[in-house]
Amino acid sequence: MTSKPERVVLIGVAGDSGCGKSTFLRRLIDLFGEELMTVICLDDYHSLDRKQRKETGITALDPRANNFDLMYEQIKALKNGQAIDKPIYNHETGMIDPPERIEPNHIVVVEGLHPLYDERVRELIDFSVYFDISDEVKIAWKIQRDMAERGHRYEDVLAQINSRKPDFEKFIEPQREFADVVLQVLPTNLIKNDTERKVLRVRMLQREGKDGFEPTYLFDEGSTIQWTPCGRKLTCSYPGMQLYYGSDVYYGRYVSVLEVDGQFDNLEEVIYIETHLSNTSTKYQGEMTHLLLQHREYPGSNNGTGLFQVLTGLKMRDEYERLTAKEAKLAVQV
Ligand SMILES: Nc1ncnc2c1ncn2[C@@H]1O[C@H](COP(=O)(O)OP(=O)(O)OP(=O)(O)O)[C@@H](O)[C@H]1O
Ligand SMILES: O=C(CO)[C@H](O)[C@H](O)COP(=O)(O)O
Repeated sequence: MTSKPERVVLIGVAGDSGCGKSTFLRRLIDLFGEELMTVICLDDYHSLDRKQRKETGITALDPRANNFDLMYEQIKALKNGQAIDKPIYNHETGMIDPPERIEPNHIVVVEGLHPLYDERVRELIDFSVYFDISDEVKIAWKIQRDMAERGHRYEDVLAQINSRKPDFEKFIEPQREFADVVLQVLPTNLIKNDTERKVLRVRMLQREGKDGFEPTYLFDEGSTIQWTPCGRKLTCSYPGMQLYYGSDVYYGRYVSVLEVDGQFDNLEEVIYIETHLSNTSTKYQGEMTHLLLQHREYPGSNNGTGLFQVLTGLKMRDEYERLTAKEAKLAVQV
């Protein structure tokens, strides 16, 4: 860490395992730099180790397997600029290791299964995102990773997903109600009965009315727009690309919705889309495209997942700058 933070900004990144949280965190590091940002993985607050969970039949998704009191106390302490001794959950052994000292940092990211579950923790978070990956896509991603990289069998991956489902629906999914941004990843509408899940429909739901958060819009704020950008300025091969912008009601609150269905053939051409978006929180025209191009190897860089992850990161940077500027102004006044 470089300097003692005047104001710790707390970012929440929520979602199931294998939903793209780590990829998103790498994109956040591009924006904030490693020095300014500390990531707390909430798996470290598992109160039951792997053996205890197996014996009791309680999954890691179940709140009973997690110590929310300690999570709250420690996150509150970090936000107040105090160091903590955070427990460590060891994914290799399945056991809880001796704690490690964590110093407060300018940006503290709390990521994992439950950042928005406990009301006390939720209240501390300044900006949050929930990764809402549809079952079809989740299965395709998990199978691709766990079979290719971890040597698991197809049936085992599927069985694992299905066994988590009841607790996922009970304890993880409901958190999306509280997120400032929800990134939904769905099968494409452009191919009938698509089973490959390579082409995706990605929606970014942005909460309306949050202090300081100005949702990004396409063409004309508040309107409803369906746009096919393929043509002279955007190369699209089959099955093409569709963009949508409009508003909706989500868990009883207004949200602005941006949607990209399809994939980019040529990532440099994303600049064409970027020039038609407003309130992107970029510092210069083309920054979004530049950030995407910087890591074209990250999964999803050629579709809406990458684009909206970058946009969400930019919104978090904006919130960080807004909150720290406010703090600096208050410090000058006293
Ligand atoms: N946008 C994407 N497009 C295609 N595949 C993706 C995308 N995001 C993630 N994946 C796939 O899912 C896997 C998991 O992604 P990632 O490690 O970012 O998720 P995670 O939520 O951090 O998972 P975990 O909690 O299990 O570590 C990746 O290795 C990749 O195979
Ligand atoms: O959903 C998870 C969060 O990453 C893990 O399944 C949970 O943390 C338990 O880990 P492990 O399977 O290594 O015991």
